[in-house]
Amino acid sequence: MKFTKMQGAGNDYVYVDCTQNELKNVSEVAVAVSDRHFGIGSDGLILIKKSDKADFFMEMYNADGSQGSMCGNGIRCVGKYVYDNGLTDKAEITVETLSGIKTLQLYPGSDGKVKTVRVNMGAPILQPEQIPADIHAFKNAEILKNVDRLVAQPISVDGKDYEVTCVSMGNPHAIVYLDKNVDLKAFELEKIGPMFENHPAFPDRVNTEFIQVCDSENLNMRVWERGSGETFACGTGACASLVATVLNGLCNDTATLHLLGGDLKITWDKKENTVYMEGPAETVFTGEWLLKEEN
Ligand SMILES: N[C@H](CCC[C@H](N)C(=O)O)C(=O)O
Repeated sequence: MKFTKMQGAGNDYVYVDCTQNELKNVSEVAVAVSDRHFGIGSDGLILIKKSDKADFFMEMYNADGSQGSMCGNGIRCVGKYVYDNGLTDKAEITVETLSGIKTLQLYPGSDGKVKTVRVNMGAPILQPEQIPADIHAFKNAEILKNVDRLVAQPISVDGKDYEVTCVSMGNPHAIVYLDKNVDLKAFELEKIGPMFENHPAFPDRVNTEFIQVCDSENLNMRVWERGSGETFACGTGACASLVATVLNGLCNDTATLHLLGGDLKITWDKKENTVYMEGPAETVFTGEWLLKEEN
């Protein structure tokens, strides 16, 4: 199996071109390649496939083999992959995902290879019926007049009360705010992250973003991803966090999210009700993975 290891803001996946060949036992392969000691080392596996509705189809798997429906950093790398490898010569492409078709604007550098990608991530999902059933308390009635819903509810994690704002970008995110005086780098994400991920309030598990508001245009973020643990960045998480923070009245419609692996610029165009994400996409290396013989 020929593969390309790519990363976007440090969120790294193994990419396989499946436009001509089919890959079997994909979940098992995802677990094996993702292992940072016995495998290639990644946050998961992404297959690039043909689509009859869009230019390409993206299929993503977390490091534990579970399938995700959307991946923001991944879709930028898919854009770079198909352009750099000559699968398209268009600078604007559409990519079908399990949560709809996204449009990507590819920006090549002077070497003709894609450097950054801007993605129309679609509308954030705020309706309660589309998020976990038992998180149904709403706050800030003023905001509710202008947008569909803001969902926030205190939940108790590890004996402490937190308030989460839930936004879906085609996959579920719980956004938690931390005080400015918390040392985000020293924050015990490995301990607290799995408790959010597996909290009974989220029967399908959840991606959790821990946000510190620096000012109205800058947010710091660490993320614990469902199925992959801590990652250096999460594109859908950055979009969900921007939307949540706008709804909570704490930042502008455009802000830069500072993540462990780099920055993502996110805009919520409220007129269109569309979220745009812009950020880097890089190739790390290519190689061949020896698939286990099937018995
Ligand atoms: N890292 C990805 C999101 C993966 C989400 C996945 N962990 C899930 O199960 O929803 C991103 O850049 O958007």
